[in-house]
Amino acid sequence: MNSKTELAPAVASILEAARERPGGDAPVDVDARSLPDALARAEADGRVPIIAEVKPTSPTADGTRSDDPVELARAMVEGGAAAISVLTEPTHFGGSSESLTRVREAVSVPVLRKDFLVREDQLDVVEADLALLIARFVGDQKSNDSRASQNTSRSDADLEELVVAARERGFQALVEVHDQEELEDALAAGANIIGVNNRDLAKLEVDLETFESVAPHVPDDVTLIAESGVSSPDDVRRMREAGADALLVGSAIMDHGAGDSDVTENTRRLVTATEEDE
Ligand SMILES: O=P(O)(O)OC[C@@H](O)[C@@H](O)c1c[nH]c2ccccc12
Repeated sequence: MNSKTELAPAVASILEAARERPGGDAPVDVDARSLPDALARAEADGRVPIIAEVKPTSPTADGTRSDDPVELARAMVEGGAAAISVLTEPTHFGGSSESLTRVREAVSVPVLRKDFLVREDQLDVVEADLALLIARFVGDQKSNDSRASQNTSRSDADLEELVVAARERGFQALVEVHDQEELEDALAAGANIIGVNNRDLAKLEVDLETFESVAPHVPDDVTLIAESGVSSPDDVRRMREAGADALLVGSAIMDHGAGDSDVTENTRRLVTATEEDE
């Protein structure tokens, strides 16, 4: 773990569950749809590049949406989403690998697998165009984890190993960071698509200043994504001004509290938040 601060109990339990989850039997071989190309297509048509997230629930959501993930993803694409993110974490986010496979068959935009991956074989559970790797959850755990030292075949990989393993399988790797130290780790691991998570995994609180403070340190050739806490067109403009090439948005589009909220409209509202509207 890179950071000195403790994780929120919900996050510690997510991570514990993730480490117990099995991997796949053999390496997958993905023919990935390019995220940078999809973002460029959105820009070319005047759409703000939004990666809309199918997230049935989360530890911070007000409720659960049980709509068909395929219908949700189609509605997001209809609203102009440049790409889709699908949670595959089952115990805390209501996700599944099957949902991701079905969504990827149903839409033509790139699909991100949103999960808490700590070992290489966990990449082999399901094909996706991108795999999320969270810098904070991978790294120097081998040295301080007794389970890992007892059974080296199941020990956690470090970030660079996972980035390489993801690319070998054809995935694009989206490396998530929360501060400048993690950004340095992501760059050292060779990441070229980086997400800055505005949600602090220690406190589960969101602060859009997180993106604003990390973004200036990101090299220009990196595809930079602002993640979490974007709920209004103003938030979209704020993140774009701070340098976001794309925004990853879940809760504001899923609108968990209002079960039948219109996902297409929720997406369109953010996709059309261009600077000229101000
Ligand atoms: O619902 P929000 O605040 O729009 O956030 C979406 C996404 O950034 C968030 O779901 C997320 C960011 N990193 C994660 C890692 C695991 C699970 C979920 C996440």
